[in-house]
Amino acid sequence: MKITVIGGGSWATAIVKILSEGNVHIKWWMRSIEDVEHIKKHHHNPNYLSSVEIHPSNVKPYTNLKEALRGTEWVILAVPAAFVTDAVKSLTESNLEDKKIISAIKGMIPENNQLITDFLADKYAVSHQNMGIIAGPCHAEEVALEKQSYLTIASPNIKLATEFADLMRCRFVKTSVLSDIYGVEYAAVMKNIVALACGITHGLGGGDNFQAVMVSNAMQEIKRVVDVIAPMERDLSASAYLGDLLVTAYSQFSRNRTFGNMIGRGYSVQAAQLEMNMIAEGYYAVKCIYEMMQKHAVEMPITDFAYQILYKNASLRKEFEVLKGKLK
Ligand SMILES: NC(=O)C1=CN([C@@H]2O[C@H](COP(=O)(O)OP(=O)(O)OC[C@H]3O[C@@H](n4cnc5c(N)ncnc54)[C@H](OP(=O)(O)O)[C@@H]3O)[C@@H](O)[C@H]2O)C=CC1
Ligand SMILES: O=C(CO)COP(=O)(O)O
Repeated sequence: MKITVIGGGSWATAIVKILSEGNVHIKWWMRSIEDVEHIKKHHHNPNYLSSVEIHPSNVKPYTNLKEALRGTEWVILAVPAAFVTDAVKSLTESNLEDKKIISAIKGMIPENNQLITDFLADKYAVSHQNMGIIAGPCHAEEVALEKQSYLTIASPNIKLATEFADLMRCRFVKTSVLSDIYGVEYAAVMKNIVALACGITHGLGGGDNFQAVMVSNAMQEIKRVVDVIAPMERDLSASAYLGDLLVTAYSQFSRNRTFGNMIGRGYSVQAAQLEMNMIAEGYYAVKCIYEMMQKHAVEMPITDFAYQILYKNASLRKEFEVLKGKLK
């Protein structure tokens, strides 16, 4: 079994570690030739999760994406949404033909507010039946530590989801499947916005009492948004939805919460991005969801709060007061 992993960051590294537990051959694409050389020589990713050992017998790093895709059955996309178009720009439809494509990305393409699966369908004619997503509450850092984790593979094609769930199951990862690909993808985008907003309010002095109310209001906001853009019966208390919201809003490892916390403490967006050295998808997601939802009359106090602060340069204190007034 040959699998291509696209992306050299923390989540791609964690996915390579998980897959390496099984009997698979991984062709791992990243953009930096220096990083590829480092991995070949030292068997570790120099910049992300560098404690993880990369086994040369079943993982081969590449900088040529077409070569990395040659002869593989599965493709996993794991670069932040804002860089996906750039990462795959050398490809044509034929490079992805007959491949099963899994997005591990929890974000939307900022230029056109598009989900990754819709981008793949539009630009590369990939059928939704040949796609899935990796969801669930799971930080790359805990995968590196082999802490017990749970992933959900969502696809309208349950056979494909089940096959991929089998590949991702290992000593420290349990997997399950869902058919609700859109709901899970949008809920993952929304939970990043919420975690970022939780970080901002924490930075502004909000306590645990306030955050608990934020998170429960957030669940209702996520439901309102997802019900409008991807209506169907779903159990939002499943770990792919609620679990991911909780881990991102509360974990010390959350990039979105950390980024928001810096904003709440007075950092500019640019300073927070520089300090982080990792991508907080929620920053882009706030604008995507805010713009997308303009045509729908949906109450979104948490998204509005983050949008006003991040994109309208609004007063942190004033927006915090507005948010306090709106939460129940
Ligand atoms: N980290 C986590 O725990 C989890 C992350 N995710 C999702 O996974 C996705 C990837 O995030 P994550 O791995 O954390 O991100 P990181 O911030 O850890 O890494 C970002 C990666 O993107 C690369 N990159 C930047 N620009 C480009 C470009 N133009 N073309 C190709 N690659 C580029 C960087 O390369 P370079 O180093 O060369 O700059 C780096 O390898 C996100 O959607 C995230 O939400 C999902 C679940 C868990
Ligand atoms: O999706 C994640 C955990 O499930 C990662 O969230 P962060 O990007 O905020 O770290």
